[in-house]
Amino acid sequence: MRFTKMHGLGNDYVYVNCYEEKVEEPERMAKQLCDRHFGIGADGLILICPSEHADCRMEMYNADGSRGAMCGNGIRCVAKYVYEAGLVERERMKVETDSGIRRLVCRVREGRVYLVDVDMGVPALFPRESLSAGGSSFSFTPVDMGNPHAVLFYSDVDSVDVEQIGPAIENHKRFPGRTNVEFAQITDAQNIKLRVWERGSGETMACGTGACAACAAAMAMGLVKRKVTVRLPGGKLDITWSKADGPMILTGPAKKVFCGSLCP
Ligand SMILES: N[C@@H](CCC[C@H](N)C(=O)O)C(=O)O
Repeated sequence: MRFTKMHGLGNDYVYVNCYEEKVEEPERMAKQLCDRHFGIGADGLILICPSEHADCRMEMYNADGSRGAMCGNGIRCVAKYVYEAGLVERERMKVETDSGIRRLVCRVREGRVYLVDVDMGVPALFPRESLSAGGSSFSFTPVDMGNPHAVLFYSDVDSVDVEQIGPAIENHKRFPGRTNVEFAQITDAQNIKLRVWERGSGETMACGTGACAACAAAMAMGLVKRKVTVRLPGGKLDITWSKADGPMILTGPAKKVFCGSLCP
């Protein structure tokens, strides 16, 4: 089976072109391929498939084999892949996900996609809540970006024990389907510093839906303006949400690292 390793700000996935390849048992394959010592090493597995409703379809699995409905960094890489492989010949395209169809615009230089704008849809925000985990109490904003998020605010995210708090909230009984967890620091009215504990993958270098969720929560609380740069360990994403009932636009890079094939 041939694969391509790609990433958006270090949020890395193994991509398989399912126009040509067939992946049996993708949950098991995801666990095996994502292992950073015994496999290729990645945050998840993304299958690029034909679609009856859009230009192509993205099917994503986290590193633990669980299915994710949406991936903001992954979908930009899918757009880059299908454009550069000639599977979709337009810079404007629609990609089907488990949480609906997303519209994307590829920015191209010398035939290569270097930046992608994604219409992430309208964030669904819920009132702030509190929960107790590991003997501490945490306040968070639940946000649905097509996948679930719990956004927490801190004055200094570098000092947060993400490895301990992340899984405690991810697996808390408040979230029967588990959740992604955002640790956000408002730097100023146009900048957020963010770390993300991803459901099924652990702390990642970046999370597109997580960055959008953090912006939605911060914007709704009046902590930042409607156009924000989010700085994550792997780099920065630009996010614009012009009005509360309109779509959020995510802009960021997509990179190919290597192509390979699995040994028989
Ligand atoms: N890295 C992603 C989100 C991947 C899915 C997530 N872990 C989930 O289970 O919902 C992104 O860039 O949005």
